[in-house]
Amino acid sequence: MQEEKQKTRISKDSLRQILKLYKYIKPFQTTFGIGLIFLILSSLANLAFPLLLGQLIDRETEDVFLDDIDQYALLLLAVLLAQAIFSFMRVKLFVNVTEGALASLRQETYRHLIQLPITFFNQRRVGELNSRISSDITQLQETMTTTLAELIRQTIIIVGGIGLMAYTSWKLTLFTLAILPAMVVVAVFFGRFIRKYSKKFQAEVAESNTIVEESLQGIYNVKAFANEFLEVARYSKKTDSVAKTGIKGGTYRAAFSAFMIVGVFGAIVAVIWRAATMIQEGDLDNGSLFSFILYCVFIGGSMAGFADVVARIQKAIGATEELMDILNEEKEDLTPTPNPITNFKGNIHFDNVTFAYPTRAETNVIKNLSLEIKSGEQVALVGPSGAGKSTLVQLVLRFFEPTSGRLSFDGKPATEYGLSELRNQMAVVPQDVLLFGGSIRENIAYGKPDASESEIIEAAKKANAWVFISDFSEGLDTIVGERGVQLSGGQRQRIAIARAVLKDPCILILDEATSALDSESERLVQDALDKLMVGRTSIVIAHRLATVRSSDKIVVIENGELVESGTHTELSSKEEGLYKQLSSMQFTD
Ligand SMILES: Nc1ncnc2c1ncn2[C@@H]1O[C@H](COP(=O)(O)OP(=O)(O)OP(=O)(O)O)[C@@H](O)[C@H]1O
Repeated sequence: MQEEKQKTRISKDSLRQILKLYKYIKPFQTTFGIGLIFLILSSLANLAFPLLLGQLIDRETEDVFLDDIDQYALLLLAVLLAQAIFSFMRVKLFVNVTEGALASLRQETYRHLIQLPITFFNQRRVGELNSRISSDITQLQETMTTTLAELIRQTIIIVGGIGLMAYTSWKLTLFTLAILPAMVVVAVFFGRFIRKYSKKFQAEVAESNTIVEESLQGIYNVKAFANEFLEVARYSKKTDSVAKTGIKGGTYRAAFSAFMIVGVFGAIVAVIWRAATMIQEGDLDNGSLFSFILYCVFIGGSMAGFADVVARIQKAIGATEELMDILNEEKEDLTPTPNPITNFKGNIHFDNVTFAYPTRAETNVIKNLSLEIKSGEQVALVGPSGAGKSTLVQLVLRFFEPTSGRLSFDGKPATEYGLSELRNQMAVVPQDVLLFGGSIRENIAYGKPDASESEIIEAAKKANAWVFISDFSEGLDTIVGERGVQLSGGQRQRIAIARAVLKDPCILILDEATSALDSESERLVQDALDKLMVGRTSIVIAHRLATVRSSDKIVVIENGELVESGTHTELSSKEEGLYKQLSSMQFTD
């Protein structure tokens, strides 16, 4: 049902989508225009051949404009040469336009993608998005450099060819055209089928790429669970299905080509039969027939190729639609506000906040929660797994907006601040630190891209990271490996702390690592964190209650609700309290 609906609406929509691509070609429209002229010229030169050859043969009988065989040969050679030059120029100019246009399309897609809200990324897989930027754009590249030119060239040859055929003999042309429409109907019918398969094929290829990407990204998990062969089986199943779809689509394309061949050659046989009759009756001469047959071959060839061109363009439309899906997604509003934040204190106030993730709108994950975190206060969030601690932090970062209730900073509603400006006042030290593939220096400077060498070293020292960095022979220039694999968990954590030190935020969000570090490493990390928290509003998602005893306030969350809050001493004295229960469980473990 869904599919049918998409199909009927697709032509209008897809045209509109393709037109949106014009925006990227616009800056190069002069080059594109000149390229088009060369394309038209080379196609016209192509069409001149049959005409000249026909005249060469009929030189004796017809009134032709040259009377010497050698002159005709020279003229044909000149046309050939001109065609070669036109083709060269056309390809060169089209490639220039395409590369320029695609670079800006790539940039805009990425720029848009990275500004989309977290909700979007919760719903899409990274592999799929990656494939949008790589394979869909490559698809467009082929279309814009060759397919589009082919389409125009073949259209000129078909239309111009028919015109010249009519000039040679309109009677024979009418006869030929009588056979054509039947072929066109079948061609359109087939074209639809091919399109369906190419879209399905593309989607399946993207899914199979996702398997490779996800399993390689999570290679530790794959190996630790000894699931190599499970992944192989998963990938094989998907690629087998890709092959099946490809083969099915290929069969349709093959059938299409076969049909076109029978159609075209059948038509030529019929035309020759008709022409022979006309020659017998004195209605046609040999040279004209020669030109006519050549036009038929040209047009037939173009028509046969036309199906393939149309199929390729349909593929490109599929790719464009997928890309436009991303470009049509609404971005986060990252434009700076007219009143930049000054003198931010870092007071946070949740006022009766209720929240459900957009992907699971029916389940409230935070329920009527009110919480006041004062500037400079250290607050620990504790509670059972799935209680909503990370969700609260994501609300503070404004990755999501409350469904109802209000979040405010320094007494002003969160929505009145610019998103980037607000987030610039915060730093996060996550549980699972993800480093970028570059050097330690780049990774620390991520907190402040314009930081000087001495600021970076200072931050590393404060984060207790300088101890191990200075031990590496390359120092700050040590490459951390993709996603930081060449560093230990504790080292990665300290680099993340150095990043936060450099950013010097007002609000600090710490997601305590659950993975146990060895005690020396843990001491260094904890010590760095303790220093970092001084003088800032800090929210710690605490998994080990031992680390939060000294917090100004411990907030206990259960099932999305705030059930208790107070200092360690206060909460420990509540015999029936959840905190008391949780801590007795941890300490008897
Ligand atoms: N992106 C999401 N979309 C939909 N539901 C989510 C999403 N993230 C978390 N949830 C759900 O929200 C609830 C709260 O999750 P949250 O991650 O905030 O808990 P938590 O207290 O931080 O747990 P943990 O201590 O295990 O990290 C859970 O039931 C979880 O399944």
